[in-house]
This record gives sequence, structure tokens and C-alpha cells, in this order.
Amino acid sequence: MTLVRLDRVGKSYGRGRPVLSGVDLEVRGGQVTGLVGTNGSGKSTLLRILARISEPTSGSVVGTPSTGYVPDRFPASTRMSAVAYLRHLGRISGVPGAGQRAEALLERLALEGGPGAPIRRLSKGNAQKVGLAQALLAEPELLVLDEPWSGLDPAAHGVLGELIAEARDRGAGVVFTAHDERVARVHAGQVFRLADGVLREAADSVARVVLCRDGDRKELAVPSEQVDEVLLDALRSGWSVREVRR
Ligand SMILES: Nc1ncnc2c1ncn2[C@@H]1O[C@H](COP(=O)(O)OP(=O)(O)OP(=O)(O)O)[C@@H](O)[C@H]1O
Repeated sequence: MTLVRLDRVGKSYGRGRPVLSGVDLEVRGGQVTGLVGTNGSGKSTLLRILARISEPTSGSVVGTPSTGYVPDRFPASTRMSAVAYLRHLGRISGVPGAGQRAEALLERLALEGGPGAPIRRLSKGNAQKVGLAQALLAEPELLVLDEPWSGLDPAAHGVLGELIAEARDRGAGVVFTAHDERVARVHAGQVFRLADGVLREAADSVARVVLCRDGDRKELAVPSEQVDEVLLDALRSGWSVREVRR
């Protein structure tokens, strides 16, 4: 089911060159979409339009799913504790059992200081965890995550991957941005690259490499320009190359 669709979406700030020009994107339930692109290519702009926080200058956005949005930097300014803040948000938006759910999410993400930690004193990565818990609290139909991995430690990386997969499995649509295309490939069923205001499928920029060693087999998604380097490292470590799919 299509949750939201961008039709020929354009966005300009002031009189400068448009940041987005003619972007088409369909987000379906049960689908994870990754967006990659260089700094300033317009990824956050596109996510804000998807989350209906910002309006496009041209084109249209069709669909109004319930949405959880995590900005690239969570504004952690309140004196409240993480759990009290989330419980409060849950109460005003009518989420049943918000307190318990918030506590469970914060514990799962291993918030430093626990669910009772005051938000204002949190580090960037820990504040990001509160932002994630907030977005997930009401189990929205659409989850929009702006660079959700930035600032997270490896354990939280793993939990975030699980949370994205769980959202997908309950039928939510997930759209995230990432700087590392390999990270995007691991978590998304489809990956698009934003460049010069245009969105294109990034599928052909990644190769699948299948390696074998002593009965073990592993399959890697490798950016095309790094294939030679990865193969060389693998051969040096005693792996044999079974297949390279470009
Ligand atoms: N509110 C704004 N007013 C004016 N220009 C803006 C505004 N927001 C973004 N821009 C400009 O739009 C362009 C795209 O910014 P955006 O934040 O969407 O890129 P991004 O791909 O998310 O970048 P990064 O990877 O660095 O987070 C940049 O040139 C930025 O300066």
C-alpha cells in the first residue's frame, strides 16, 4: 500500500539554485528506503517534505500517514527526564501505555543514566536515542529518520537496525538517510542517491561479492569503486572469490 508519494517535487530556498528538482518517490508500507548523497545534496530537505514539516515549492505530496520523524540533531533542551518527556508527549497525542513503551525503548537503546536521565544533560548520541524513542512511541505508519546512525555507539547501531526491521515487519514504511551507502544497503530494500536535485536508484553503484573459506560463505555489498580493494584484502586473508555481481 502506498503511504505517501512525491510527484515532481521541487524545493528552492530563496533565489538560489533549487535544492530539489522534479523528485518522484513512492513510499510503501513494509518497505525500507535509504537515501544517500553528499553534504548539502538535499537529503534533510527531502525528509522534511516527506514528514510534512516543510512544503515543496513545486510538485505535490500525496498521502497523510501518521508519521514519526527524527531530525538529524534532536533538540534536547528540556529539563524533564527522558521518560517523563515521552510520557507527556504520549499523553497529549493519546498514545495508550506511552510511559511503559517509552521506558522499554529507552532501556533497549541503553540510554546512558537510564530512562530517568534528564534530557538537557544528554550527549548527542543519547539525545538521538530519545528522538528515536519519540518517533517510535505511537508506532507510526511512516518512520522518517535523518541520519539516525550518526552519534550512536555500535550496540545502539544494532538495536536501531532491529527497530527498523520490526517497524517494516509490522507494515510501516521507513525512509532514512545515511552517509555510508553500505549501511544503507544493509537496512534498506531500496537505496536512492540524491545529486543535483535529482533522485536516482543507487543500485548499480554497489556490487555483491561472494567469498568462501573453509566451508564458510559470506556475501558482501561493496561500493563498486572499492571492489578491487575488498577482493585483495579477502584473498590475503585466505578467502576465495566465488562471485562478483556488479
Ligand atoms: N532553511 C534553509 N534555508 C536556506 N537554505 C537551506 C535551508 N535548509 C537547507 N538549506 C540549503 O539546502 C541545501 C541542502 O541542505 P540539506 O540539509 O537538505 O542537505 P543534506 O543532504 O541533508 O546535507 P547533510 O548531509 O550535510 O546533512 C544546502 O545547500 C543548505 O544550505
